[in-house]
Formats: sequence, structure tokens, C-alpha cells
Amino acid sequence: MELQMVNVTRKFGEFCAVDDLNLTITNGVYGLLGVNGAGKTTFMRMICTLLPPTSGQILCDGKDIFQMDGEYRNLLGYLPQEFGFYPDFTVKDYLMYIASLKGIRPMVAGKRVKELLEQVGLTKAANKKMKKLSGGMKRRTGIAQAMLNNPKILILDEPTAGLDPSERVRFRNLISELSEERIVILSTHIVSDIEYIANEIWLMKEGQIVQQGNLDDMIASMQENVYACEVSQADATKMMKQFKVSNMKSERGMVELRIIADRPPIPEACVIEPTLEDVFLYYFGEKGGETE
Ligand SMILES: Nc1ncnc2c1ncn2[C@@H]1O[C@H](COP(=O)(O)OP(=O)(O)OP(=O)(O)O)[C@@H](O)[C@H]1O
Repeated sequence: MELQMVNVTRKFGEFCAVDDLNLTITNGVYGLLGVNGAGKTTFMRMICTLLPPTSGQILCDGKDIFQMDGEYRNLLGYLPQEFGFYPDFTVKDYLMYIASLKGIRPMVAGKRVKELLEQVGLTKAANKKMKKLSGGMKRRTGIAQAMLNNPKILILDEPTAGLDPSERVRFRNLISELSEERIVILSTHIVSDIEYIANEIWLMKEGQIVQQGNLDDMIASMQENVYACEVSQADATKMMKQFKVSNMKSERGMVELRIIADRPPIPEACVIEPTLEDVFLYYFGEKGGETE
């Protein structure tokens, strides 16, 4: 399976939300990382045929997805940022209902729902009402509905938003498990989600992919170093204005700073190994601790 984006652009009036994207996507997990408003949802809605590009084409194994119609939708599973459900439906009824909307026969659907409830760890909650579920359980139900038709392309828009750390880890593991033999594209602005599970990372800024590759490629693309140093509170305040500070931690009256810069911020600073969070700040952050 291959998805190809060829000069894909989406404008809203004069505003360009997605700007001339060219990507070739094969099986694997792709992490779309960007600040709010970067164009992630617009990008995903186009791949799901919910929004046509203003210009350019999206091809699935060489065929235009907007012309494939039902054939393409059968290949697709989508978990939107906010997914609608009837609060009084039980988890099982909700999944059976979505299965019927997807045209899955009741006999097949019953078996599939059972399998998926098992896979997402919701067997015991099958008869719980949707309104009684925790945030993590709701998201797991959301992923189960996206997986009903065993899609070859799975699109997850901010799947871990609002989850607590243990739910987030559990959800990440689930996504990794589901990623065998399919294309999974997930968007987030939570760096660690991507760091752990994406084979390829796309950094999106103002509608463009400014950098793509695996974690090592991302780190290698940085033209600056990451430095660690320990300074007084007064110096830390000054340095915050001067440099991109990716972390600060106060300890024993001193402040440990993690700084992204093209030169040592102070002579004693030592170079340390960058993380994806540093890369994110390198591309998106500003000096003075402000981010876009
Ligand atoms: N229907 C629309 N009409 C006008 N502008 C839109 C529309 N949809 C999106 N935009 C604009 O396009 C830009 C990209 O929006 P998009 O929702 O794709 O970003 P995002 O990266 O998903 O952000 P977030 O993380 O906040 O969801 C934003 O500036 C948004 O205001």
C-alpha cells in the first residue's frame, strides 16, 4: 500500500493551511508533530477525503482517492480529535452501531467487536455506558471504531490528548501493536508520543513539512548544540531572555538549564545529547521562553 501526496495545497480564502506537500507514505507509523494551527487536522481531513485539496492530488496505489470513493473508504479508519457518540449507548452497542454504518454484516460485526474489545482492553467495560467511561477508555473505544473494518490506513488525530501518563503509555503500546502491515498516521503536539512509536517523524510548520525522517535524522538536522549548565537564579532569568531554554530545574538554590544555542552560553556549559523535545524547540521555539 502506498499513499502519495503530490503538490497538495489547501487554502481557506487567501489563507494557506497546507502548502504544497509532497510525500510518499508506505506501511509504518508516521508522526505529524506541530504547534496548534500548523495544519495537521487539515492534512488529515484531506487524507480521509473529508476535505478536498484546493490543488494537487492524493493517490492510493496510483489512484486518486477522491475518485475511489467507497473503495478507498473501505481501506480507511479515522479517529478524529472529537468523536461523536450517544452517551447512553454501551461500548458494545456503539461499536455495533458504527459497524452497521460501515456496512459490516451483523454476524461479522459481532465477532469483530468482540476481538477489538479484547485488543483494546475493554472486554470488561463492554456493557458500560459511553458517558461513564474515563478519557482513556473513550479514546480506546475511538480506536476500536476506527479499526472495525481492519483498515490498511489508520488516521489518528491527537489520539492521546487529555490522557493521563499511564493511559498515554498504554495507548501508545496499542498503536504500536496495531501498526503491523498498515499505514498509521498520528498527529500530536506531545513530543514523547512520537518519540516512542513513530518510524518517521514529520515536523509541520505553517502548512509545510519543515523536516522529516527518523529520530536520528531529526537530531542530525539541528544546526545548534544542546548545552547543560548550572547558574544562579539571577543569571538564569537573564539567560532565559537570551537563549532557547528547553528545560530548567531549581536545585539547592541554583538552576540547571538546558539550552539550545550555536555557541556555549557560558564557558562552563557542556554539550549534551539532544532529544526530540530539543529538536521541537529548535524548530518551533523562540528565545525568551515564548513559543508560537
Ligand atoms: N474551515 C476552515 N476555515 C478557515 N480556516 C480554517 C479552517 N480549518 C482550518 N483553518 C485554519 O487553518 C489553520 C490550520 O488549522 P488545523 O486545524 O489544520 O491546524 P492543527 O495543526 O490541526 O491545529 P490544532 O492542533 O490546534 O488542531 C489554522 O490557522 C485554522 O484556523
